[in-house]
Amino acid sequence: MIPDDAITRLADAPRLLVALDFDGTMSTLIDDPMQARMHPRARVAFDALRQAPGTTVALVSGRSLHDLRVIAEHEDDSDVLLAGSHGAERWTPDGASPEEPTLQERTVRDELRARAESIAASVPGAWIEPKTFGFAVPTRTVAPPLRGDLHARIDDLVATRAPGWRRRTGHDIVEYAFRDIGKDDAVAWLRQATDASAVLFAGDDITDEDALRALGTDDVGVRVGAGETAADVRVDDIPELAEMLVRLAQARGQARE
Ligand SMILES: O=P(O)(O)OC[C@H]1O[C@H](O[C@H]2O[C@H](CO)[C@@H](O)[C@H](O)[C@H]2O)[C@H](O)[C@@H](O)[C@@H]1O
Repeated sequence: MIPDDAITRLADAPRLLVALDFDGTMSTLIDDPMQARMHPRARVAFDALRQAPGTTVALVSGRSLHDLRVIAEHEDDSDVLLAGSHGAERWTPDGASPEEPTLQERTVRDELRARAESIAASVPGAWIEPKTFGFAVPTRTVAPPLRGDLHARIDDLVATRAPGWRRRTGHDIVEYAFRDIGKDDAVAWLRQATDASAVLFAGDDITDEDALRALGTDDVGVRVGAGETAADVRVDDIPELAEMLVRLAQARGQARE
């Protein structure tokens, strides 16, 4: 159910930020992360919001900024703001502001990643996804009975060699990172950068809950799919979210006629 009062409230905001998670929110989850692209209906809604008056659209993702730009087909002249690596890497039309890992951080990251890769090599279907500030262990291609042991071995590796790294879980994935920044930080930055008077944030996974919990009374949080959530609106799937976003784009146009 898509509540009309949420649409009306956001339609009247002087400056609206629409901040959207990517995987599972704008794009269907698939086995090969770099093949992910926006769902066609999500793309229509996304483009409609970009045209809506007084509205800024942003993507907020756990992906590295580089990978996010590839899968979102984000061009250099885009008006869409990006927060990659949960907000540690940022892009605005004025330029990117990637926070580079230090030489020491890169050395530790590369050593742990190589060790994780040799563990993954012994498990059919397992692989390690490189990330700017660490790495992830996706398991969609690993048989369920093998996943527990794989995660336990890599948990042990990280706990021993880099106990300060942050561990996050998501849909069929565990991520380890040496930057402790969350999507709440990303949305706070975007809110300030766009001087937004209201925010719509939509996401489907545990890391999105950081942003959803941090929203204010003038904002609207949307959870896509099942799971415990701090969002005030839940939609079943990406097409239902897309329908809501199209209605919002239309309502913002009408509010300014
Ligand atoms: O914050 P997000 O944009 O939702 O990114 C979270 C993770 O997304 C990707 O993994 C998820 O999507 C994959 C492709 O559909 C899927 O194979 C995987 O099971 C999902 O967890 C990405 O690969 C991760 O790096 C992101 O952290």
